[in-house]
This record gives sequence, C-alpha cells and structure tokens, in this order.
Amino acid sequence: MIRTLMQLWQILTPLDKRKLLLTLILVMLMAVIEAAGVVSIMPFLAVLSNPDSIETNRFLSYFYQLFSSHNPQQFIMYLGLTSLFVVVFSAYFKIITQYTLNRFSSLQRHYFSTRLLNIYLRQNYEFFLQRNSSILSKNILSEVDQLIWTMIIPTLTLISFALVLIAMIGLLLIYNPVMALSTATVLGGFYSIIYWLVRKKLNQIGASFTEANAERYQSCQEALGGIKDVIINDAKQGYIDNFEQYSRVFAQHIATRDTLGQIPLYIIETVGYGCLIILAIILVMSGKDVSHILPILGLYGFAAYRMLPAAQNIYRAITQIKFAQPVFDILKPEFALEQLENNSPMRKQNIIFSRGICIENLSFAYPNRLDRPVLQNFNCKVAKNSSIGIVGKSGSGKSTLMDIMLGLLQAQQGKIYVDDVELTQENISSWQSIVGYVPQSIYLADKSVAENIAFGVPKTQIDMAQIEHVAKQAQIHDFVMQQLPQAYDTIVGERGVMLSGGQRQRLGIARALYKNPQILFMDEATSALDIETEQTVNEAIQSLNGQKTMVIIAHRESAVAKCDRILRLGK
Ligand SMILES: Nc1ncnc2c1ncn2[C@@H]1O[C@H](COP(=O)(O)OP(=O)(O)OP(=O)(O)O)[C@@H](O)[C@H]1O
Repeated sequence: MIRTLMQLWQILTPLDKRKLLLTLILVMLMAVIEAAGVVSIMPFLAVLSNPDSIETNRFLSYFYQLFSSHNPQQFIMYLGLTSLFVVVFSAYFKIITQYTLNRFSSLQRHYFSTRLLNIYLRQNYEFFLQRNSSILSKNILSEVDQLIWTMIIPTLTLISFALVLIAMIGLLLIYNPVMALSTATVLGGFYSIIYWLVRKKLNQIGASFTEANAERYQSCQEALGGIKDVIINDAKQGYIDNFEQYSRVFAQHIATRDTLGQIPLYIIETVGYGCLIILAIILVMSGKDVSHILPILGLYGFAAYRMLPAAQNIYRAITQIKFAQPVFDILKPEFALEQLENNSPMRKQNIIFSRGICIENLSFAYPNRLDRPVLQNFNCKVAKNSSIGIVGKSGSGKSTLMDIMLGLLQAQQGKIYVDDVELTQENISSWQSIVGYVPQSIYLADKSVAENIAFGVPKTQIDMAQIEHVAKQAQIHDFVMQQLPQAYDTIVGERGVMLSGGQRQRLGIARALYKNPQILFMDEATSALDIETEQTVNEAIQSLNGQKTMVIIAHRESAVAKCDRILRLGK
C-alpha cells in the first residue's frame, strides 16, 4: 500500500503536491487542537470532583490565580467555559479543515480528468486505433472518480485520523504509559487482524469491480452508438442483459467493500465500552476514591470517544485504498503517457508548400497486422495545384495512403517530402494546418450548421461570409437557407441525425474548404450523393482545379475522370 501511495504522489503535479502539503498542515493542526480539547476536560473534572486539588495541584493553583477566581465554583465555571471554548473551536477548525479537504479532493478530480483528456487528445492517431474509446471515456470520467473517492480521500482521511490517534495516544502516554501502550496494542492488534482477514477479498473484488465498470461503459456506448443496428437486429435485450450483469457486479462489490470497511466498528465500540467499565472496576478495587477515578475515566472516556472513530476511519480508509489498487493500476500507465510526451520536447517547424509532394519507397502495415503490409515500396509525386485521383479495389489501401499523407499514420519505411522538406513530427502540425480533409464518414457534432462547418473555431470567431462561400461551393447553401428552420444556426443533432447522408457529406466538404486549404484530400467525398448532386459537387470541386492541389479517392472512375492523373492501387 505504501508503494501505491508513493506512486500516487509521483503522478501529482508540483502544484498539486504543494496544495496537498498545505492541506496536510491544516490536518496536523486539527489533530493538535483536537488533543487540546481532550486535555481541557481534565482540570475541569479534577476540580469538579475534588475542589481541594486547587491547592494541591500547582497547575490548578496557577490557573486559579490567572483567572482571578474568587471561589472554587467560579473557577469550575471558568474551567468549564475554557474547555467548552476549546471544544467549540476544535469543532469550528474541523469544519474548516474538512472543507479544505473536500475542496482539495474535489478539485483534484477536476484536474485529473482534465489532465487525462489532455493527455489522450495529444496522442497520435495510431494510439486511438488501438484503444477503445469507451474505455478512454471511462478512465477520464469514472476511474478518476474512483481514484478520488477510494484513494485520495481515504489517504487524506487516513493521515488526518492517524495524527488524531497519535496525538491521543501521546496524551495518554504522558498520563499513564502502560495504559496508553495497552490501548494502542489492543486497537492496533484488533484492526490489523481484521484487515489481514479481509485484504485478499478486497483485492479480488477490487479487480472484478474495475472489469465490471469497463463492461458497463462498453455496453452503453455500443448500444447507444449503434442504435439503428441495435433496433433492426433486435440486439436490445442482449445489451440490456450484458449491462445488467456487470452493473449488478459493480453495485454488489461496492456494498461488500463498504460492509468490510464497517464491520469492526460495532465490535470495537462494545470492546471500548467494556474496557472503560473494567478500568472503573480496577480503579475502585485499588481503593481510589471517586475524586481520583472521575478525571481518569473522563480522560479515557473522552479519548476513546475520539480514538475509536479515528481508528475505525483509518481502517476504513485502508480497506478503500486496497480496493482501489486495480483502479490505480489502470490509471498509472495513462498518466505515464504524459511523461513520455514531456521527455521528447518537439521543435515546431513550419512547412512551405510551393512545388509539390513526393512519396518515396513507402511501406506500411498496421501495428496489429505487421505480417500483412498494406503498402509496399510505394512511390508517387503530386505537383502543386494539380489533381490526382486514386482508385482501386476495396481494401487496396487507398484510405491508408491518405492517412499517411495526412500525417495521421506513420509509415514503417519510406519518406514523404513537401517540396524538399521531409514530413516529420516536428512539422506535421504545420502541414495539417494547410490541408483540408473530407473523410469517408463525416463526423458531425451536436451543434449548429455553422459550427460544424467551422469545426473547432470558437463560435464568436466564425466568419459567416466564409461559411456561406464554402457552403455554396459544396452545393449545400440553398438547402441550408431554404429548408433548415434556423438556417446556419440550426442544430444538426447528435452525429448529424437530422441530415441525410448526402447533406452530411456536403457539410464535410464545406468544412474542409472553410480553412481555405492549399491541399484538399477527399476520401470518397461524393459517394453518398445522387448522380445529379454528385455532378454539381464534382463540378464545384473541379472548378478549384489549378487553384488547389487535390488528392481524391473514389470508387467510381467517373468521379475522378477530370483529375490530371489517376493512380490505381492494388494492381
Ligand atoms: N486499424 C486497422 N488495423 C488493421 N488493419 C486495418 C486497419 N484499417 C484498415 N485495415 C486494413 O488495411 C487494408 C486497407 O484498408 P483501407 O481502408 O486503406 O482500404 P481502402 O482501399 O480505402 O478500402 P475502401 O475502398 O473499402 O475504403 C484493409 O485490408 C483493411 O482491412
């Protein structure tokens, strides 16, 4: 567990660490004040049970004079009020500390999930080809939550209550070392035995809990993401059953974890009460009078009142941390991706495109299918402002070639030159800033038509004149103006459900043109259009011939017939 906590410390940023240390200082102060609250009750009880102690005890007589008390009753009142003040202040301080703890942990959840989203979005495209997006969402939203609730908060609880417990035992140690040590041994021994009995179970349910969580997310995403196929293929029940099965496991494990964390409370409360009774009997049997017994019982009683919940909370925190270990094991490598990124600082390079693109000896295979290369020793040149059509059978590697040219995939062998500059990680973002891309299937966000065309541009910075210009080029302007209720402000629905396939494609073309790219890449951009619309869109695209460099993938040769060159793949 200590190792896990040390690793947790390592994934915190320097700022997080500073905040954590400040929070811990508050927690330590809270423990001291809490101990003071317990101590403050002793003189009160001592004078209450034996007013003569004002004369016999030098501390009491000092305070008697300090308070300028006129009689023991008045002194008792002062002592009572002082003790009450300390206890009230301690409660007030506890509220402040608790708020600081809550704020720290809650904000930490926000920092962690934002950081993780940032880490993911900075990965290259190949990373996403190998990872399931529902697992990534689960890590950002659910696992970070788990990390906070079952690791960060319990760790803070553990530290704060450990300090309270140490302070209490220290206090008893001053008063009666034998009793203090035996209390510590009984408490420590009791909780250690219970923890030892449940730790294996915690480990096991922790692992199965994270697995069930992943399945829950995946079922949801698959069922809701492919709702059309789910309805048509009557796959609803299968998804409901799958979700139900894992959701139940998820819920049951939380219940088991919480119960395992609560069990000792009831036993230890009984044990604590029994110990106080035994202590009272021992004191009575040893011949001590009530005036001696009451302060001792008061101290132990009050200390137990503070110590038992502290010990219980420590135990509970430890069980939660143990349970959360598999969650941390999932998140640790994800945060390590950030370090990999930081260790390779990239110089940004600008790319200038004035002559053409040259592909030399390119070979590529997908990482999970290295034995089956998609492209081998591929060579090709595209002059600036010329157009090239790529045709070939399905699966011949057309989209893969385009992804490599776009810098989304990296070839294992071969090079791509823009003018005479090799495309590398250092200049890829500059390259991507001058290309426009229309993919096979257009992703539309649940936003307005204008926001979808100016994808990624803040709403206030959208250039409406440019939007209309590119929408006209993509043959979508008339449809938007005549048929959409709020024209360019109409919301298109999740993934553009309110539009037809052809309308989505034309929006995709408008999006690619919006940033006025120097090179336009189109992957079957007109395949969903009827012949007439395809013809008009193609004419619009062809009208850019000579003004823009165009790389066009098409199934139908007619769609690329007007290109300067045609490249056939897979022959
Ligand atoms: N992420 C991936 N992992 C492994 N193999 C892949 C991946 N994506 C594509 N492939 C394989 O690479 C080959 C080329 O695929 P690609 O999509 O480039 O073909 P294409 O010519 O564009 O086909 P289509 O015309 O049907 O779109 C196919 O055999 C395909 O199965």
